Amino acid sequence: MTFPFDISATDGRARTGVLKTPRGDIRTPAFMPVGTAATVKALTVDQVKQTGADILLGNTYHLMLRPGPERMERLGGLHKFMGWDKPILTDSGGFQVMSLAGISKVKEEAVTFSSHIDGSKHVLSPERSIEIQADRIGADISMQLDECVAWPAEEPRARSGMELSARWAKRSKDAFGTRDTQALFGIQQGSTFENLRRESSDRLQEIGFDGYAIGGLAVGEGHQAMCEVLDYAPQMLPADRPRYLMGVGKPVDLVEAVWRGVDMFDCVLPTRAGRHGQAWTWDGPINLKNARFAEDQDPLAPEVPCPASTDYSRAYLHHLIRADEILGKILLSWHNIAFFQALTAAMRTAIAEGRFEAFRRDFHARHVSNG
Ligand SMILES: Nc1nc2c(CCNCC3CCCC3)c3[nH]c(NCCc4ccccc4)nc3cc2c(=O)[nH]1
Repeated sequence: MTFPFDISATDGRARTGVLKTPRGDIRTPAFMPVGTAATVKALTVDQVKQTGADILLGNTYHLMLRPGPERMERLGGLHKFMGWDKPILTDSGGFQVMSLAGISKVKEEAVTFSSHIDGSKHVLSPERSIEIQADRIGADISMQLDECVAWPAEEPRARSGMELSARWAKRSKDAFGTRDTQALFGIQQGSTFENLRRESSDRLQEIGFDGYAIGGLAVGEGHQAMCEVLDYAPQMLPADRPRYLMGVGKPVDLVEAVWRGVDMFDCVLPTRAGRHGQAWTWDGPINLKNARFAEDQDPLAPEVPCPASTDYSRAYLHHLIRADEILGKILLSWHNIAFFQALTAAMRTAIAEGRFEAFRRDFHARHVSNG
């Protein structure tokens, strides 16, 4: 289903709008917290809701291994299983296979791999991935199966990955068919080669998708090289459909990508780095393990409307992280997700008011120079 995407304002290449789905509206620019194993680690769905998140990510790779696709369906699907009734987007699993599974093989027909949990053998074809995402997990937005080529890549290798992904895009679309309450996004590949990104974009548009992701980035190329690709890649994709930059990123990555026309983001950083003491604030990242916070009675981030950001002292958070207390992981994960939501909300407002350039400049001055 092509969910309505109403862009309410633009400012330069930046856009703000609403992607309307049967399970709820997604305000863009949007940050999507990652719920890998049917949970946003250390948080309840109520805490996630309180941060303002409109949509979560699920993980086909993890869920197909445990609890398994057929059991997930028998349990009523992921929304019911985890008690999240808003939209869920699932990745297709191929990227996670390459980064997490045991022995894996990529062939034209499918990706085969052994589970990192118990070594069992599994097959992920474009068709099987769609079946798991849309029919077993019940994702509102599914992603095509693709091949994300490692960076740096020579052009021939980048081309072969892009062409395989384009063939899998067609198979994914054919397997998905037409559905009136679910959507399918294609994924642009092509590494750092503008001509390959153009070909990928053209092939995806010939097939036609409800939204378009920019894949193959945040794979080690660094912020500068990623921005150089984003100087042209988002604009190759249809302006009237959502553009989703996969796996990104740090706050400064989000600001620079929104400035270049990206609408949706996902990243494990807020929760993963939070569990290790890292917190993002408007004045830049800090790590609560640092001794300088041992007697700092100030709250973490008074401007962020989240109990974790306003109701506890940095000294207490320092203590919890140093003691490896579960509550420390909970509070910092909660704050970081809330900060990313506050950041995207501030960007939506700045774009709507035509002052995104000023927002971007102030953000760099206050957040980046300190970070
Ligand atoms: N299908 C597909 N997925 C990609 C992903 C996974 C996005 N998150 C999925 C969620 C669903 C389940 C888990 C995640 C990516 N993640 C990154 N970088 C993450 C970099 C990073 C790594 C660790 C910490 C922070 C950042 N680049 C990505 C490229 C692709 C891609 O081309 N194709």
